[in-house]
Amino acid sequence: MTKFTDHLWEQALPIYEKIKQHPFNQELKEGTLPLEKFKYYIYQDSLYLADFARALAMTGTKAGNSHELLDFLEFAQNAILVERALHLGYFKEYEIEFDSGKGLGCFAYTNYLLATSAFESYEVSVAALLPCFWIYKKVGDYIYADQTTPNPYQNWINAYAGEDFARSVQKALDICDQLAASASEQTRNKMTEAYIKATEMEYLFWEGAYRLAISC
Ligand SMILES: Cc1ncc(CN)c(N)n1
Repeated sequence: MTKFTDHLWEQALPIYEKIKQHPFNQELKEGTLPLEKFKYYIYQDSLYLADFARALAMTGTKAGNSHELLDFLEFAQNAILVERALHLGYFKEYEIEFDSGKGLGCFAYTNYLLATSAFESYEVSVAALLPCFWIYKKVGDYIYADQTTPNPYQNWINAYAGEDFARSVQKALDICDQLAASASEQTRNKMTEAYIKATEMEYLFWEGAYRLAISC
């Protein structure tokens, strides 16, 4: 039987293809991404992860059982302890010292996730958060499989193509499928909309980093 997440994947596939082909990810794969762009991305991502963790924890409070509450609290903890540890290594190694605050791509995405987790149902919040897991896993695997080595961005690639991250992604997918199985058609439509919107925001985040900020 086709899973709900298969349907989500199909719906947002054209955006994923654009994400894969985006010069940020192509150059990261080749190891030719200018360091300044990677540094700016890492700075923006550190701001993103702080709010992503809040959105995860807030979504967890809506879970219908304590297993899923714990899953979301663990996701939030990983965003802060594991993903930000990766960032802190880069902050030190590359002496990242931006203080410009969130660019528009990061601002729009974090505000979308925070607003959704605050005001939407558990089902819709989970669908909105799913691309943060799944798209990164797919991009990580894609780059890992075809990367130029040695690659200066190897730690980043290994983190998102790694098994620990894969386990979290699978958990998030399973929760989303379970919720969709007992949701109304109207809720499933809202879940699809949220998943597509968040995938678009993933694209914009890379675009903003590559352009060193989208501004007016
Ligand atoms: C923008 C963004 N989206 C997703 C991830 C992976 N949690 C991330 N680090 N940054």
